Amino acid sequence: MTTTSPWAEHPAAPDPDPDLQAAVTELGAAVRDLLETTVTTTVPAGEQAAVAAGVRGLTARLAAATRGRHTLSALDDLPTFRRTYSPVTGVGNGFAPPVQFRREGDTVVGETVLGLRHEGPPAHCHGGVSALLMDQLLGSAAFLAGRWGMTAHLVLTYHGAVPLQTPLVLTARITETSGRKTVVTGGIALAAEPDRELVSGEAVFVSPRPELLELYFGALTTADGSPAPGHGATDGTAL
Ligand SMILES: CCCCC/C=C\C/C=C\C/C=C\C/C=C\CCCC(=O)SCCNC(=O)CCNC(=O)[C@H](O)C(C)(C)COP(=O)(O)OP(=O)(O)OC[C@H]1O[C@@H](n2cnc3c(N)ncnc32)[C@H](O)[C@@H]1OP(=O)(O)O
Repeated sequence: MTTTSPWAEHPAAPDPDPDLQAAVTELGAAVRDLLETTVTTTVPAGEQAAVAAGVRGLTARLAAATRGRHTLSALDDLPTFRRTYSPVTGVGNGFAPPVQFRREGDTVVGETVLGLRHEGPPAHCHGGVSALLMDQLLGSAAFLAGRWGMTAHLVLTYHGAVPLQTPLVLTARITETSGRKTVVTGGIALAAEPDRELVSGEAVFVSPRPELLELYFGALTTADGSPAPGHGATDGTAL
């Protein structure tokens, strides 16, 4: 597997400001608890209305300074896959479980527990949330193997309903690489029964040709306004 990198020409990003990292992680955790509790609370209407007013006040404080969609957060670093606000892995995103993926040999593994904010059928995970997890899982397997791409194709089979509030294990491995294309398979299972996949799937990740990279990410900057690393990517590989 090649080690050519779209990001090889760029110096490693400095370590994130530890105070900012800690505060964002704590805010993400607090909002995660808030989101989960908003969908489970049974307090009376008046109390919910009062809390809503308080939350709007807090939102106004955060809105005093925000970034646009073409600016990475100060905590993010594309070459090292640090994505603070990912809806799957982001510690700063209250919707995210969050799940962290790691390499174990030729497999990528993550564990998580989903909440009622991820509910589809009562007491079970929404099928679209399973797809979200699978996309990130399979994409992470490609990335952690030194290949980067956007999801071109994703096929899932739902063998069994995924229960909420129950430890889950997610695993994936690469089955094929060619040119800019990476094929990955994987699944979601109960941690207690890791060999019985409740969801299985396969995805094709394609590293976009230069014209598409420019179209999608040409305006992207780091938090300090510098062009984001990766603009020279041409060959579909990373790291
Ligand atoms: C500053 C720049 C860097 C910015 C980087 C940004 C972030 C990076 C950080 C982390 C990301 C890493 C991992 C993330 C993990 C998971 C997150 C989930 C990922 C997503 O959430 S992502 C959003 C959803 N995703 C899209 O929004 C894509 C829309 N789509 C397109 O933008 C194009 O469609 C594209 C780019 C996919 C391909 O376009 P293209 O023109 O570059 O490719 P082209 O046609 O030349 O094909 C080349 C070879 O791929 C084969 N191929 C193509 N399509 C195929 C298909 N569908 N099935 C099977 N094979 C396919 C061909 O057959 C040929 O194969 P062969 O060479 O063998 O002939």
